[in-house]
Amino acid sequence: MRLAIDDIGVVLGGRPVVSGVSLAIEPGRVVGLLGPNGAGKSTLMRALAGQLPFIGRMALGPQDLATVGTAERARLIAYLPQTRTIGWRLKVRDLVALGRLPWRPFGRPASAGDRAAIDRAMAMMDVTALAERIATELSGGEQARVLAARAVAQETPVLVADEPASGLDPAHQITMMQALRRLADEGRTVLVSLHDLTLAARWCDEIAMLMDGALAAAGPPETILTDARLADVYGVTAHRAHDAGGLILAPVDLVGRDGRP
Ligand SMILES: Nc1ncnc2c1ncn2[C@@H]1O[C@H](COP(=O)(O)OP(=O)(O)OP(=O)(O)O)[C@@H](O)[C@H]1O
Repeated sequence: MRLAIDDIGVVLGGRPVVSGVSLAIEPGRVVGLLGPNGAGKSTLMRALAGQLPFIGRMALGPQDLATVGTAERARLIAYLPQTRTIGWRLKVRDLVALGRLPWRPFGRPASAGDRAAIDRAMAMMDVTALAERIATELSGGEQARVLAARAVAQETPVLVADEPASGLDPAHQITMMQALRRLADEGRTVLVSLHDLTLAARWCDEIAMLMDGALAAAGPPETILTDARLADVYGVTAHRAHDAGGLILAPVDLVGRDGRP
């Protein structure tokens, strides 16, 4: 489903934290939400997930999200928050199974379809081997993957993931991006915030660059992640290379220290 974010504004603590952001994401696309700390990425995502009041309009296909109730929203949008807190001493499989709750009436046992979705989500996030472990006893990165599996198990048309790769080892960062890519290839709409420029450049179809709560630029990675923009938005210089998989971008210094760019 096409996600249309139109002229969105969010005020927090009396301050406009996001203002005038418009963005459209087509099904099948992975859009990377980038920008410095405090740019408003999480705020925009939380508004999208129905956790913050906003002005403007958000629509999923023909549906205005303002008119969608909590239960229906959970069947449309899965949201993976930046803060990875597991509150309950549940087994990993039982925690991932919570992702199926929007789809089944309270108290009804998991169906074969639910179990297949749970198995698939755990495999995609490489947590199958952890299924019987207590989730709160896992490492930080393992817990992050379990929470991501819960969001994937929700099988919503839209996935909103706030820094899902942070804290993951290199292999699991790639696993995570492959999973997002696969979900998009299946027709889902994916919005993912990232700080890793190479992951963003290689795995996202488009980059939306936020700065001070506003959209500074949006478009294909190659046109957005220019030296000038990285200097302007992040204040960094970056080493740039290409291979068959696309662009490789490694931040190397703060702008000015070596006289570049
Ligand atoms: N409850 C709040 N009250 C007031 N200001 C807030 C509140 N929550 C967040 N902010 C401010 O909103 C701005 C945007 O925060 P947000 O978490 O959306 O940034 P971000 O782009 O996700 O950053 P990061 O990369 O660090 O995760 C920040 O300046 C932050 O201080």
